[in-house]
Amino acid sequence: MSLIWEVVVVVTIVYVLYELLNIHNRKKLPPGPRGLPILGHLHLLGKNPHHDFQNLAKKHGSIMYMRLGLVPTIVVSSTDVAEKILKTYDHIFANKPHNEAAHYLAYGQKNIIFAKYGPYWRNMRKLCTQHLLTNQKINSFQSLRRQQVELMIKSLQNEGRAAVDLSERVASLNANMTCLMVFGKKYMDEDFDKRGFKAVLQEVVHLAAITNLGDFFPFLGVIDLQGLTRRLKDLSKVFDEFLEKIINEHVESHDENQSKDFVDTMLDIMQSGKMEFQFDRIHIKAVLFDMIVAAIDTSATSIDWILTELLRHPHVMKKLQIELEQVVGLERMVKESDLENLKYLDMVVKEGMRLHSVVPVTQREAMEDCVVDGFNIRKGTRIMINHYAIQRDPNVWSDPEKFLPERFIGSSVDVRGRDFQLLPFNSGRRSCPAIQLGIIVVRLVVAQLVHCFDWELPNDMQPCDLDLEEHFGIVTSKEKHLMAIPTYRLNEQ
Ligand code: HEM
Repeated sequence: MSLIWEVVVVVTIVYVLYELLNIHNRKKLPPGPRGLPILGHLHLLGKNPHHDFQNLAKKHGSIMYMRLGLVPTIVVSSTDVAEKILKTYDHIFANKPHNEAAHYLAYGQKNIIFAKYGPYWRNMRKLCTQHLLTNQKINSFQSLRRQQVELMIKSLQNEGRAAVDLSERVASLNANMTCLMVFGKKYMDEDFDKRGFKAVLQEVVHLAAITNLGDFFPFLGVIDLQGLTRRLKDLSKVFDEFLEKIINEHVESHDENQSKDFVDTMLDIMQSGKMEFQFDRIHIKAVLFDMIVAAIDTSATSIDWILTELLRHPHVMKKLQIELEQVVGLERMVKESDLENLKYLDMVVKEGMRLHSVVPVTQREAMEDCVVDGFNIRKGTRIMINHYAIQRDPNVWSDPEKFLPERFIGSSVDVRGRDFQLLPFNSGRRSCPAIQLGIIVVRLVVAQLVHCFDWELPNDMQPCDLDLEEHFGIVTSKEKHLMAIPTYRLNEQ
């Protein structure tokens, strides 16, 4: 019998046993679409699963049962149910599901993002919030951010009247700011394997985003039908060598008087031996993995979407420029200290993040049986919170598909995790520990680009022609890069 038939027979036997064992558990499940044997509902998901979940929820409800392969899944699409999962029962749903990619790339899910809920995750998260992402530490990198943003503005000024790839510029600015903060230096392509820094990072993001059959049929991970495990193992080796090299460089050039990047800070903690839990090189590397993966794409992609909406809505761009002229003036660039006075900017950023959550679906796993809205959720069930659907829910937002920053006038709704209708950083124990940093970077870069330049679309393109097609991944970015022509607008200094 060929391998493929052996697999089919094994899968069928497991499926039949699974269904028999689960009959009594289905009694009080939430409603959901009809599934297929074995595949469950996997066939209903296309290249943008957040859209598919949204459409299915319109028919089956805001708490919906699906089975993705062998994994029982609850899809949440309303503010009320999201609040129950992320606040009322946060202690039950604080686990992250098994993730094949993170297993190989992040030292057996030893990173914070994918760590199982428990003492290990708690210690690692505390390390992050108490030593790396404190307000004081974030402020200590303020001049670094200013220098890098100024360098980008200068390089755009030198472009003349040419269209620039704004997505690329913002991505590279954010990569530089993150590398300087985390490693103390920018990493160039030649610094990382023969493929180059950017290419390796892109592969990490790409492989982490591919639908891995091992996540839905756990025993298939071992067989590696898609060849992903091999690629993940190869990549993790390259990444590990890179991180080892960085740590070694830091150990060799340790200078007490130099300002401390994240690697220095973690090495100090490791060497002090003062941690109440085991903290060695593996843990440093796992945190570094998170810092790179979580920081580089999220902020840059949020900025990209917001700039796209501004170019699609020239009157909003103009209104923002007027605010910047009034608060900052045309004689100088924006400083971080200006940000709190830019109220319209705050609304523009919130509205951009509402329409384009860069993590449109977040995942949890039930650690115990639980009843939510009268429905049974069994231990081990995967929970998918569809922030995309919630942030466009017509029951909560008027004209939900429109980009209207003014909707936030007189509203206290914020993005920091208190308001369940708007959670670009998620909420609860597993919410983003870097909200403050993320918001500063997004506001600063958007404000600076809008303040320093007038922007025009190339090739007589009309604002309404700018496409909003998405590329779903661990971060959901624009399918096509944003191209625009800058004209410097500040008075010469
Ligand atoms: C605009 C920028 C950012 C956005 C929109 C964002 C969004 C998010 C979201 C939605 C989550 C929760 C994911 C989940 O529930 O599965 C998350 C978690 C996380 N983020 Fe961010 N993030 C941003 C910036 C950053 C930065 C700059 C860092 C680090 C320097 C960071 C580090 C993390 C970490 C470590 C977690 C995992 C938390 C845990 O599981 O306990 N993020 N982020």
